[in-house]
Amino acid sequence: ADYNSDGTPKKPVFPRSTTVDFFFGHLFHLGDAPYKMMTEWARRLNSDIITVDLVQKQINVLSSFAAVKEILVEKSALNSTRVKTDMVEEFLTTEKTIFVKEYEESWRLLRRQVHQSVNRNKVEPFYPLIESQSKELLRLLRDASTKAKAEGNDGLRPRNFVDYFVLSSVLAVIFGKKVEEGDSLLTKILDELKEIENLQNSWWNRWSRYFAPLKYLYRLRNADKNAPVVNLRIRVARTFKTLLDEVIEANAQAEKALAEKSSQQPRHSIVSHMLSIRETDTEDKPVPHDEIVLNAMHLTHHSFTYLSTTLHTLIHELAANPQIQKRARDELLKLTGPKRLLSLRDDFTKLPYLHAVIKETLRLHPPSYLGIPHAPRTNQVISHNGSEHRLEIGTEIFINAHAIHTDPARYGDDAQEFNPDRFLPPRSPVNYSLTSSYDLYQFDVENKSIQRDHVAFGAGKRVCLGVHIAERVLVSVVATLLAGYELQQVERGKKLVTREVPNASYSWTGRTEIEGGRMRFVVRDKEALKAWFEN
Ligand code: HEM
Repeated sequence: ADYNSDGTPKKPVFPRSTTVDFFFGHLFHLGDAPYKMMTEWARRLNSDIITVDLVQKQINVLSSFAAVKEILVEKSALNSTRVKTDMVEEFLTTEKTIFVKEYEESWRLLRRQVHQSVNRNKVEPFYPLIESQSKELLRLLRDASTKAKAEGNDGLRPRNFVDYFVLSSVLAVIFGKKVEEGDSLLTKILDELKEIENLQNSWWNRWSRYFAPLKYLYRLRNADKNAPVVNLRIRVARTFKTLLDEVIEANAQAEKALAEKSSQQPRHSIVSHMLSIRETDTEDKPVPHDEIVLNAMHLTHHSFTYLSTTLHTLIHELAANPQIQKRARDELLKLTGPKRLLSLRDDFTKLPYLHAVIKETLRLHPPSYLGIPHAPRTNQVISHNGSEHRLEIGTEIFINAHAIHTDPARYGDDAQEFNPDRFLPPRSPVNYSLTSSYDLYQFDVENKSIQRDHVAFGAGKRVCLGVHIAERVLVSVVATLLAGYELQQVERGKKLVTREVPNASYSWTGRTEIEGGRMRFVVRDKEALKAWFEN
């Protein structure tokens, strides 16, 4: 590296794309799918750490497992903070949620409490709710298919059903709430989420990401109680406060019942666990109720958005690939027989092909290719692959899952294809875990003997805490759907299209989903289906 006279390394020392404008940097070269352009730049520059300039903002993009391992896993203590990026998010969360908090004690406290309630050993109490929601989806699809037929429509668009199923599952995990069909709460949360997305996609919000003075103007503009984002925060917080109150009430009743020696137990959930922390607990401190509300809100939005996008994509891939669908169903029926539905407790680890299909979906189509950015806590110079890179406070660090997941060196020449076999022997690495319940903090790049199959859940100290729940929800619903129905595209062979949501050209915080048109859900065994609904 070149050094300044005081001994500090000269900056910049990162490779930069040459397609750069004087004021805007690389902003206008990113296009509609920024992650793709970033992959192209990294390959063109032959560097797995690149820097992208966006007006006043600078981001560091990691494009290989090795770079992620070095910067976010080995140097996780240095690079696991977050910086304020999105003004709407900042207003909504008042910076108090686990997702946006800096790397400090109050974030660790929240992380510990969420982890305690959804870690690998704590997911079992959620099984009955997840399984009953999966069965509910079967019923909804049957009723909707019958209705569509009666109205002369061929097939359904699965989006609404997926949304309904995922949101109710997520509320079950976060609040222990069983949502009944037709409950207006679901529509309310979905509408509020849409409003948030629209605000995030607004001109003001997008430009304030790159041009700091706009942040101050944005704050000024929203100082008024009636400003759209403030108004929205009040309404959203009210919705979630009502849910919190229900948990408090249910817990009080359970406690009373316990005192009266009845067997009623409080329902296990993230919020219920947070409420159970007492001042006297040695390691933990109770989180104030208003912060629980904000965290539950952010958790609901995050897990709903990513999980429903993944499930939607997964269903379309299965319909578009009848051979893959048949193999997954054959494996399932061999295990359960034709008359029984999947039991997460007994069957979860016995379906390697189904797990491979889910992993392949998350590899080829992660719901968000750029995830949630990390940030450095100190200025550093990193020696990586023979060159030096400078990471600075105030910049952001992105994992580019697109570059990593389409790397032929790791995934083979068919990296662009949907092929679950890559995660099974003989192609899978030695010591590979058949389910993707990998150790979240482990990464062995050289031997590929990792339990790590993709980075859709992020990496390092900020890695997604919902991975175990997400896997179980996906396995349960897909196995239940496969047992009940044949999934068919109405236009057989229709190519799947990729959709960026929201379609904000200069934002990378949206999500990417796959669409394959209308679908038919053809009942496989009428008698079995009837029996499942009856008990
Ligand atoms: C398919 C479903 C999901 C995907 C793909 C996903 C993905 C992600 C990603 C990429 C991150 C950022 C990780 C990083 O900074 O490196 C994240 C963070 C997080 N996720 Fe998820 N997520 C999913 C579902 C869930 C669910 C169901 C929950 C909880 C019930 C959850 C809880 C969290 C939490 C708490 C964090 C923040 C961690 C922190 O900043 O400390 N996620 N998730």
